[in-house]
Amino acid sequence: MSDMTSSIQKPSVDGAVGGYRPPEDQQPLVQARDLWTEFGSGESRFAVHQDLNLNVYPGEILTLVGGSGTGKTVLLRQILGLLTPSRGTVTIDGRPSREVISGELAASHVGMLFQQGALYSAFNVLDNIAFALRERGTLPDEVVRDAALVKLQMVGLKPEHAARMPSDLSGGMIKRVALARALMMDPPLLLLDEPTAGLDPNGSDEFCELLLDIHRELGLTVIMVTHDLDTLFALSTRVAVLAEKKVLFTGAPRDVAEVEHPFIEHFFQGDRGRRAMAPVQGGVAAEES
Ligand SMILES: Nc1ncnc2c1ncn2[C@@H]1O[C@H](COP(=O)(O)OP(=O)(O)OP(=O)(O)O)[C@@H](O)[C@H]1O
Repeated sequence: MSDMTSSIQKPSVDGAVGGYRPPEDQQPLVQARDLWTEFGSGESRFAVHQDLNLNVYPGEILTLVGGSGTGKTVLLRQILGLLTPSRGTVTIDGRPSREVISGELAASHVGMLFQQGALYSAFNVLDNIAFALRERGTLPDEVVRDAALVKLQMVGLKPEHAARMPSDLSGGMIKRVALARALMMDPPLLLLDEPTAGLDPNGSDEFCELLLDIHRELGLTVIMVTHDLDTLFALSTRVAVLAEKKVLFTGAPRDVAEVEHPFIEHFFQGDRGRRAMAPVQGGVAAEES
């Protein structure tokens, strides 16, 4: 067995705060190791990540937070295999993410929910959901349609919504269709970019409940980027803070919220943060035991 494999089995988690301990008996599903990301050339070259390390374990809902431009979206794109790091590796189940995603079964390894939904405007709801399975071309259309209908109902939509066009959907429905499409190939890993952006408070709460139900039902691993503290506390089992070009702290949401660091104080400890934390402090723990 290589050195790499033995170090995966005993991961070091940089910046762990509070009571968080990495599970000793599990290998990370997603791992970023010694990651450097640089853009530009010559004098305008700049680094977004420098020696960033992150382990994400099966079943977690890990939320990435950080100031604007700290490289959260870039990291999601690297996990998706859409962007190659300047140095270091990003792996899914021990294999480079680019290799995993470039295979024709990419959608069965990782699903992505983009901030605006990113539905195909020329396709109706069912055809949007069915897209990845239909593209494979291995199953009769009827089977593909039935499978897409199952996913439609899994996200709380009704069969009568199947023929609607994206332009006729509410913001909440677009998110649900996009989620169904991301789950079409039953990937074990789901990436969420600002899943509740653009929803009103009720719509946002309902979408969080749906995500929690689906996470529980399917045993998914979720990596999420959000600026919304209510969403963060409702969903996260762990939070990773990107600052100073790396993952500076990880831990349970309320432990991270108490760390003394300028970004964390600004992000968690303003009025917005105190409101969002109130249910957690009142005994409703967001962290899984
Ligand atoms: N393809 C690219 N070429 C050049 N620079 C890029 C590229 N992609 C991202 N960047 C830069 O990398 C930095 C990090 O961008 P990123 O979108 O990951 O930030 P973020 O943490 O998601 O920010 P926000 O919270 O504002 O969305 C930014 O300075 C951005 O301009």
